[in-house]
Amino acid sequence: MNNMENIIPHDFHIEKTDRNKSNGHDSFVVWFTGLSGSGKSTIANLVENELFKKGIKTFSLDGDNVRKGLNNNLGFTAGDRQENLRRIAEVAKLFVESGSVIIASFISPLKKDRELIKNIIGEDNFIEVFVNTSLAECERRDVKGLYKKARAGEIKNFTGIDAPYENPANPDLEIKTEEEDLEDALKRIVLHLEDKLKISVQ
Ligand SMILES: Nc1ncnc2c1ncn2[C@@H]1O[C@H](COP(=O)(O)OS(=O)(=O)O)[C@@H](OP(=O)(O)O)[C@H]1O
Ligand SMILES: Nc1ncnc2c1ncn2[C@@H]1O[C@H](COP(=O)(O)OP(=O)(O)O)[C@@H](O)[C@H]1O
Repeated sequence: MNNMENIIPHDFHIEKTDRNKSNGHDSFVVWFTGLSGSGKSTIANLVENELFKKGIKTFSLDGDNVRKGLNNNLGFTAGDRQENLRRIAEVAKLFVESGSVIIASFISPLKKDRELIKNIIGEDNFIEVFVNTSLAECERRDVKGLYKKARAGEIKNFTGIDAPYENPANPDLEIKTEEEDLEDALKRIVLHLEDKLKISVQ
C-alpha cells in the first residue's frame, strides 16, 4: 500500500517555462536506444559536448551513473529492465522540469517500455534516436567483451543473443553507424535539436 491518495502535490511557483525563459532554451529528453555496442554512448557524449559548448544546460544519464547507484538492485530480466527504465524516465522528467536537456543512453529494447518512457516524460519532451547498428557489427566491435561472454553462456538475458531487441518503428532520428560518418550523424542530430531548443546553436 503506498497511500497515493494522501499525497497532495504542492503548488510550486517557479515552472518549467520560467526556467526555460531564464536559461534561454527549452528543456527535453534526447533518448538513445540501440544494442550494446551500437554507439549510443559515443554519439551521446559528442552531442552533449556540442550542446554544452553552446551554453545549454545538459546532463547525461546512462548505465554508469544509474545502474551503479539508483538502480543497483536491478538486473536484466524483462521486469528489472522495465523498472530500470521507469525510474530513469521519472528522473529524466524531473531534470526536464529543472530546465535541463537530458541525454539518455539505454538499450531500452522493448517497444512497450519505450512507450512507457514516452508517456512518463511526455511526448512533447521526448526525442527518440535509434542507433541502428547490426548485431553482427556490435558483436564484431565487442567493446566490453560482453558478447563473447554471452555467446559462451556466461551472461544470461543478453540483448541480441538470448534477450530481444525490437527496432523502433518511428524514431525521430535513425543513425545507421555502418553507413554514416560519426561527424555527419552528429551534425544531423544537433541540427534536429536546434529547432527544439528554440535558440540558435550554430
Ligand atoms: N544481459 C545484459 N544485456 C544487455 N546489456 C548488459 C547485460 N548485462 C550487462 N549489460 C551491460 O549493461 C548495459 C545496458 O544497461 P541498460 O540499462 O542500458 O539496459 S536496459 O535498457 O535496461 O535494457 C550495457 O551497456 P551498453 O553496452 O553501453 O549498452 C552492457 O554493458
Ligand atoms: N559511426 C559510429 N558511431 C558510434 N560509434 C561508432 C561508430 N563507428 C564505430 N564506432 C565504435 O563503436 C563503439 C560503440 O561503443 P559505445 O558507444 O560504448 O556503444 P553503446 O553505448 O551503444 O554500448 C565505440 O568503440 C565506437 O568507437
